[in-house]
Amino acid sequence: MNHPKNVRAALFGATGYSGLELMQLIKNHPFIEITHATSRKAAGSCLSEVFPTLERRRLCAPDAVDLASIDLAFLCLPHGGDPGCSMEEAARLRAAGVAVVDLSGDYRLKDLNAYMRWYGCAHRYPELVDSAVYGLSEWNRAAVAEAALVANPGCYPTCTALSLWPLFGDDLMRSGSLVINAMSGVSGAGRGAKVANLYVEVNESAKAYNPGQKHRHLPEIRQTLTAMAGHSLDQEVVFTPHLIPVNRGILTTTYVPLKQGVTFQQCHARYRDHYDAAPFVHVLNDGEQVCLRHAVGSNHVVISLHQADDHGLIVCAAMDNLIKGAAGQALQNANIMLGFAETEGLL
Ligand SMILES: NC(=O)C1=CN([C@@H]2O[C@H](COP(=O)(O)OP(=O)(O)OC[C@H]3O[C@@H](n4cnc5c(N)ncnc54)[C@H](OP(=O)(O)O)[C@@H]3O)[C@@H](O)[C@H]2O)C=CC1
Ligand SMILES: CC(=O)N[C@@H](CCC(=O)OP(=O)(O)O)C(=O)O
Repeated sequence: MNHPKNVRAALFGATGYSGLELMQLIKNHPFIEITHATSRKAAGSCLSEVFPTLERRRLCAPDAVDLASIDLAFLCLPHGGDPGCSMEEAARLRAAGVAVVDLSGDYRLKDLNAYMRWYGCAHRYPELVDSAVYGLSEWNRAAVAEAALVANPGCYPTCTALSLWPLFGDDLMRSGSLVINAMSGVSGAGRGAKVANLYVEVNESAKAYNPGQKHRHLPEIRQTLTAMAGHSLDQEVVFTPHLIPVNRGILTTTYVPLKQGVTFQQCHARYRDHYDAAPFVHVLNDGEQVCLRHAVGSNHVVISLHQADDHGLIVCAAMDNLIKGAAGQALQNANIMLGFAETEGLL
């Protein structure tokens, strides 16, 4: 999709964490203008009434967006089949010919039975799911450039998949378990606070949740790693997210079983080569350890590698869940769809 350099875009869900982040990023974008920003609850109010330091832009109801006047829509909405959620809104927008970047999980899983199992409802638009392009920008750039509907990846799957992708090229892994432990800041759960995400519950504490095989990002991680491998996975995936008392940021630590004779230096060189030209993925030097602070506030993923034992590697990766894990990658994908520099508005 190639456009003249003034793109009119609507942002659905402007009062949520990822919507707010995207509004801020696009303010610095030279060629994309947000002409409509939606909220159901705050329609008619100004954004500055919801977030006092923001502009006095008026929010509108989702059905008040003039679809004929926009080229692109960002959906920063909840997933699921309820009216106003991403599944329906994406279908309505595509029927009107509007290109869509959906930040929810509604168009990520190609297996509709898996969608039903993990998201708790039947998908009503199988043909749209079929045509949706999974927007892990670095990995799927060519397909994103041709897409009319991009399914922006989940935050944990983005960090996990980018931190493991280089290992698939050279057949470095042996069969066994990929053990992924992840930590997330509380903004990952969105603005609709559940009791478990209240300050008093989270502060000065940390906990694992949905451990092992129970988180809905597991099928998405498996789907992406399988596609990266080009065949069914030789490894089991064990995924345990943890909630930690920070506002934002994701840190994943993955144990990778290596084939006999594969050395740490070989893996490190492989990662360095693989991400040499990637503007948003960085591989630290041997001996350096990544931390959240390296990536939070940016669209970057920062990776450090560590020898686990004679048979395994530990891959650590840090990222901002609201930027590379949501709004930043959405803008990166929009740039690719529109033929702009991938980094526009993101550096
Ligand atoms: N937070 C994160 O780190 C990440 C989030 N995502 C995904 O991005 C999407 C948005 O997440 P996030 O910004 O955290 O969510 P929030 O809960 O912070 O915001 C959701 C937004 O959607 C609107 N909304 C809520 N419920 C409905 C509904 N039933 N119908 C229509 N609009 C609704 C809300 O405003 P109003 O109710 O006024 O309309 C609000 O603007 C979700 O699908 C999430 O899973 C993806 C990766 C990371
Ligand atoms: C800390 C926290 O609660 N994180 C969320 C991350 C979900 C997310 O934002 O991803 P989707 O886009 O796939 O919904 C969770 O574990 O459900």
